[in-house]
Amino acid sequence: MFSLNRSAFLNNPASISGSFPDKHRRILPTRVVVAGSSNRDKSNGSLLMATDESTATLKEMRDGYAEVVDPKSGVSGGVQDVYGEDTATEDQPVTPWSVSVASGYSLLRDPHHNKGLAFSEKERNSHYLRGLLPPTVISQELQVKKMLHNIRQYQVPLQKYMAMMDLQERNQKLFYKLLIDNVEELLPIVYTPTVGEACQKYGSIYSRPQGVFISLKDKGKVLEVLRNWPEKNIQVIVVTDGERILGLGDLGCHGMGIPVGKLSLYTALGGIRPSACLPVTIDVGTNNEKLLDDEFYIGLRQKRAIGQEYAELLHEFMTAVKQNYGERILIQFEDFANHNAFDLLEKYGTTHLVFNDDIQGTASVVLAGLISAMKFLGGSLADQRFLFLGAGEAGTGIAELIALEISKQGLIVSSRLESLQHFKKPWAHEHEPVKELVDAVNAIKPTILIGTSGQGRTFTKEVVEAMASLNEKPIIFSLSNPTSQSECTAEEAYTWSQGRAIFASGSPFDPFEYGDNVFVPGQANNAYIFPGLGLGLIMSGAIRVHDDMLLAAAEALAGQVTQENFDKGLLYPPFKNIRKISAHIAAEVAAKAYELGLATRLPPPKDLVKYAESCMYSPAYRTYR
Ligand SMILES: NC(=O)C1=CN([C@@H]2O[C@H](COP(=O)(O)OP(=O)(O)OC[C@H]3O[C@@H](n4cnc5c(N)ncnc54)[C@H](OP(=O)(O)O)[C@@H]3O)[C@@H](O)[C@H]2O)C=CC1
Ligand SMILES: CC(=O)C(=O)O
Ligand SMILES: [Mg+2]
Repeated sequence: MFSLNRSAFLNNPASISGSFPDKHRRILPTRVVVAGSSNRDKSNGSLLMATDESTATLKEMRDGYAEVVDPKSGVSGGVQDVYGEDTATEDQPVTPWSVSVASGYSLLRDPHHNKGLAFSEKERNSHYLRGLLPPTVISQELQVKKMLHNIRQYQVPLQKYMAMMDLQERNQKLFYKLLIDNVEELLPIVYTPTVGEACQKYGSIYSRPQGVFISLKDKGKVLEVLRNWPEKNIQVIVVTDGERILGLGDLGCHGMGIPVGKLSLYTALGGIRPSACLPVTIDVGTNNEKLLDDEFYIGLRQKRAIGQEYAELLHEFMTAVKQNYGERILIQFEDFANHNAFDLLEKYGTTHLVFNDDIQGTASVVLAGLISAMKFLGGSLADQRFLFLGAGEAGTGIAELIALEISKQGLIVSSRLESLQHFKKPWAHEHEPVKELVDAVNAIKPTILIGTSGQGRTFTKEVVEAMASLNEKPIIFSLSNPTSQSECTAEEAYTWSQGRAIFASGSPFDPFEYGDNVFVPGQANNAYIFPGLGLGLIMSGAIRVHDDMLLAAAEALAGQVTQENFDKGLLYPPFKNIRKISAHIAAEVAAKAYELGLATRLPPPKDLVKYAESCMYSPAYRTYR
């Protein structure tokens, strides 16, 4: 296998246009066309490559495979393997390109191409692997079985997490195959709740860079920092500043576990290529005294920068991202504290392709659950009464999207109006102040109770019983993460409502047996939405995120819920079908982008679901000839 040495290109892009030597004809396109300076930033080394037939254009040449792109529309036709027999040899530098061959020991150390014991006899011969591997050749399926067996041996979830991270850094395809094939078992490991503990201990378990850290020390050099990341063709960035990590508070630089986890899901659940995903943590300090005193803390040891200093670093980052990766780079804001989250979204929502997962992704997933609840229970959203515990990003984001759907108002007491943060004000209501949640439930008589407070066990027995006395089928969402912060457990919801609650939670709970029934609690987590939303945005070349896309994503998700799911107590389809679900979400989001004139990849593909599926990354090994 090979990678193109881009130094010549970087030095003098205009000079590079010519043919590869004959011996590479089978493995490389014959004509190299440097992307026009008008539509590509030369400095990141991006290039277009035309195939022999000139019917399609190979772009984003990287480590042995390339994306096939229709030259007229710019629409991607998926990733194509460009390995060939000739790559098996140690090539000499070729002018103007040089081809370096990853083989032998370095091939086994390269997580993108390593196949471990799955290298065939032929590959072992041609890639200098003889003696570096024991004689047995096994299939990827057997490797998955073995890894799963090993992971199941660990009793402690954090150990399972570390084993997964280790695998990701050793053999990327095996990591994704394992995760995709066993998503229900492993999601709680690479994602909530275990990722929360991993962030709390990130300094201790940190071994290798999984993303880019941008700290106050990098002010003025953010673009350079981004260029240090080895992958150039980034399509999605998940960025945090670590100030509100799940419901665990300010974890500073240790928040990196969150973008890493979210992007693993972009690939496993939404099919975005791993090399197109970039986790970023912006380190402006932390106000977490415990971390500042922790000898294993890996971030800046200072209080958080605020005001202009904060805004300037963020602005430099946002500008550099667009400069480096172009107009259509998707940026997902994740786990920022609410005093920055809403402002950042407002500031960059009109200039960048951005969304805030906690505000918008969560809103979309909850709306989907409510739409499916209405579908199976009867009634309309407009007839419901909603009570939220927690009027922050998730709570007000959900309220806003529901309101968009039904044009209804929220439930904050307006006597506090003066002192309220701006994002809470639209939801202020005329009402006597109430101290206890149970009193609010009895006074407001909600049909739907939504917990987004980040405070564990706040839906007490009294609260759930009050909901159950008011409603035949009380709908209760305990959205706060991780499990320790969930407003109530599945067991509590079902027991205290005598098996009548329709319950969903942000972090997973096991099925619960109550009386003659086994209830399977749904997981109301934005992980259902952002991978499909992101795929839809990317495949349509969207330039902005629009609220209608979030509504479309919610409808698409709700459309995947069956009567059979609901009969088990589920408001969401099982995660095991998530790639199919994501394809449907992506298709609806892309359709909306085309409808709104926000899509740039034209003309639109005829069958958007099929197209979404065809764009998805496959974790199956390639044959290296
Ligand atoms: N399931 C999912 O997909 C998602 C779950 N979440 C989870 O939701 C939780 C909240 O996240 P987010 O909204 O972003 O965080 P925010 O900090 O923006 O919001 C939390 C809100 O809860 C309020 N609050 C805290 N304690 C109480 C209490 N005892 N009674 C009433 N209100 C209270 C806070 O009030 P004040 O403003 O006064 O501090 C704040 O407004 C987290 O645990 C997070 O993990 C978030 C996103 C997605
Ligand atoms: C799920 C998620 O985004 C959160 O808890 O913050
Ligand atoms: Mg989040």
